[in-house]
Amino acid sequence: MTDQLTITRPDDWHLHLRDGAAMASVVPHSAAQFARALVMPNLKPPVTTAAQAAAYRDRILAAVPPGLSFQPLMSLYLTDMLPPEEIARAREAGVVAVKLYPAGATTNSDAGVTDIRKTYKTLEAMQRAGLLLLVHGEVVDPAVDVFDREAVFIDRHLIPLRRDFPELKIVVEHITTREAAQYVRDADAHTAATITAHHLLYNRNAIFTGGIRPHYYCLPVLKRETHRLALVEAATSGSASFFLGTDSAPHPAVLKEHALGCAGCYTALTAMELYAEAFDSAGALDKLEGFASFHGPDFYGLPRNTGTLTLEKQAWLLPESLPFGEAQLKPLRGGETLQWRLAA
Ligand SMILES: NC(=O)N[C@@H](CC(=O)O)C(=O)O
Ligand SMILES: [Zn+2]
Ligand SMILES: [Zn+2]
Repeated sequence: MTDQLTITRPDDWHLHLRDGAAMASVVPHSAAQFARALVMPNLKPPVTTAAQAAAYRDRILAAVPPGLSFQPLMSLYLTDMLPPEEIARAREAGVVAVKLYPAGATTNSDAGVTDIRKTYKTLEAMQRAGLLLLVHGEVVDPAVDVFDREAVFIDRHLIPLRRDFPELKIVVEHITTREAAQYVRDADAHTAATITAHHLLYNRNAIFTGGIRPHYYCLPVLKRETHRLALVEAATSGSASFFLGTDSAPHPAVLKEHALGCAGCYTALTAMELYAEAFDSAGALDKLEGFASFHGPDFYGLPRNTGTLTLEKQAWLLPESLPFGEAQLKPLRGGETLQWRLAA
């Protein structure tokens, strides 16, 4: 039995850090786990200019504890009105990607895209400049069942987008279905997907076990077991099209334990422990390094990290609650035992 695993230092290709005091509470967690993270732009108001992205990066860097190296990679928030000229400025400022949220699909997506055709000039500029398009792939059509929104997005929007921009690199973020895993597996080398730890570990029963459990509620929502198994197969397949993105999405506990609870699971504190558990359960610990440390930078055209991270198989109790600015944050699995732990 493997009880220790050393891999090249990993990166998180999908992370929410928020801002202000809340951000300062969570940045150290990611910096302890990952060398780099692709930071999502869904602040209030969203990060829509190169200058805002650069200023946000500086605020994140100021929250990195001394002695840790952590590089935030920045993204812009796509709106119907993001001017194509901003793409060149974004590239100059070191922004690597632009995020497409269908308006109304998820947390802080009100300013998102109402009709993808309105963004075509900007997508053309991105294709020319080599910026990646990151997609929250769910339709917002209220007639579509919440569990089908990802699969329908692929047919209605992703397939046409892929056809119209063959050279644009697209990451389908936080995939949750067999349909998405198959689509990405069969797509060409310009298409990839991130997979979260919670979608590898849980199916939708987790939201309803013994009562409603808001800390398991995220978007896209957890799906049935067949989909979880398809995601595990994709993540552990060794395919370079799948890589690590936690979608760690902190919200104050009071706003999740609420009549209108926020979507998002907080996993950054124990991200690699959770992924190790998922890969271990699948008997695929040997595939974790490619997924966590190689496929992401290779797809983004960035160098792989140097340095290593070591995980040990050792049971420990995760605290139930953490400080989050002035509020409290309940990490996924808080108050429960984890099987893996980062080596000191
Ligand atoms: N995943 C989530 O449930 N929530 C994310 C937004 C997102 O990634 O869709 C958030 O910002 O809270
Ligand atoms: Zn999303
Ligand atoms: Zn997200």
